[in-house]
Amino acid sequence: KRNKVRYPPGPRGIPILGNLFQLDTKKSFETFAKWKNIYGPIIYVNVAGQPIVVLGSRKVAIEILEHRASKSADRPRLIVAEESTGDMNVGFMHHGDRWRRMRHAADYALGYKNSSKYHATQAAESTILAHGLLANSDKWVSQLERTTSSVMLSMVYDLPPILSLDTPAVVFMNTFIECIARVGVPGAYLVDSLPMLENLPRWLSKWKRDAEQEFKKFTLKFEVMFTAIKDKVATGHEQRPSFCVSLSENQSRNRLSDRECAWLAGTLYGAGQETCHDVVYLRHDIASRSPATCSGRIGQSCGRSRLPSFSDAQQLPYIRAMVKEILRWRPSTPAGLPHILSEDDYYEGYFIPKGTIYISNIWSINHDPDVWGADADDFRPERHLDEHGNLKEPGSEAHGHFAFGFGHRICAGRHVTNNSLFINMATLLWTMRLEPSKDEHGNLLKPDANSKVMNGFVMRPPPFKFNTIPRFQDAEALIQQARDEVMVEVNARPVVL
Ligand code: HEM
Repeated sequence: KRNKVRYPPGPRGIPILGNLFQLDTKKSFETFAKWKNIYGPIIYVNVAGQPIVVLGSRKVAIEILEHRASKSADRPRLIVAEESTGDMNVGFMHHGDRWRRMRHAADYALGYKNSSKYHATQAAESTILAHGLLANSDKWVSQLERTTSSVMLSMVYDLPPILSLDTPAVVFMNTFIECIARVGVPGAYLVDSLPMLENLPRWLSKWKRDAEQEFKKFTLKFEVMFTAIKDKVATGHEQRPSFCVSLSENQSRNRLSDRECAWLAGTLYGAGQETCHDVVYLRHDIASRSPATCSGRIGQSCGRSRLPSFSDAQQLPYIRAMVKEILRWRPSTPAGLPHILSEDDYYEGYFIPKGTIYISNIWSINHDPDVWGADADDFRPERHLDEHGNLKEPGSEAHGHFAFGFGHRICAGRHVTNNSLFINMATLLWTMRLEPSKDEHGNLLKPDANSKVMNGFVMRPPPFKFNTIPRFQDAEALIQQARDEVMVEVNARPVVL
């Protein structure tokens, strides 16, 4: 008895299957948040023999995923996902040499300094978005989908803004995202739960034949897309900044093959497209509830004769605080991405066996009243500002939330995400007021801030209706003019894919 291993506390399970039936697979973060109130910030769960430890406070997540990153930075193996991507999806792959080389290349191209290279692309997209929403707020869902796809294609492949979701490049990339969403769900395939099935011959394993086909299809297209840019860089053709240009210029230094570069670019599109998309949904939810505060401040900074730009960022701490608060209040991946422990460990006297899956419950961490106070569940951008209205910003890495995850696997796109959200939000709020629609009795149809819809591991708010109203008399004409200027450039650059 004295030598009995002490695991972290957690709910009692049933023999063999453990806590399998107590987990809500769709909104696991809510179940984990409830359990945190009972068992504390570190919880042990057993799902049919697979140990899982849920990290529910900033302290434990940082101590385990950051201070002990060398042993907690691996990802659980998903066999079908591995086969479908040739083990080249940087977000899923083993924490080994290939991950290091790919991650280094991504960090360089998307780092704090280089993220400013995409400002022009992001500003052009925000103009098209604001113009579209002002003209037709009914179609906001598809407009936001178009924007997020377009900005990712421009950043990764230097494509001009995409005007329709039917553009072949978007349709193709979306098939990739669908594939990842299908194969990336733990337990979706029997072979992921029973790895011995991996050894069955190919003719008996449909999943294997399908995965091979997916891999071939995506590799072919990703390689064409990457080498088109690489060839231009090699022949000295003038290139606007893009992720693929950075990969081409630094390819030998990063020790990446053409195929690895091609897959890194493709998977980056996938990683960014889905998550960013969800935050822009939320932005409207919020903007519709606090328009006066935000728009007034933008008006003071930019006046009425020009659209906001990135150079206004220092004068717009409130908008930057809104970006932080959106990501804190409604993190788009509320249960993070799983890490796996690569050797036995002890934490505060608890034994954590090798092979344990770590889940950082970003939802609980971002809503922790011990950190954010009793109003942690409220949307309040002011919490990120000091008494002079300046952003509390101890360093570029301090986000004021944990929506981007932890340690070595922290989101590679965090800086470009912050920039995109800033310019989109500033441009929309400068141009228009967003107001909830009314029902047939004239009552306001306010969005339900507490309703959450899950799409795989990504959270989305349910769609809602709103109206857009120009914020001042000339706003409509000015955004039209700005959009026309962007379109001149768009029309001059053919979509080559
Ligand atoms: C609102 C937007 C976004 C959110 C909330 C978000 C959140 C996250 C989270 C929670 C992780 C997992 C971190 C961990 O394992 O602890 C992650 C990983 C990742 N994100 Fe993002 N992300 C966003 C946008 C983007 C964008 C725009 C890009 C690309 C430009 C991107 C690229 C990646 C990549 C490549 C990884 C995998 C990193 C690795 O495993 O080494 N993300 N993201």
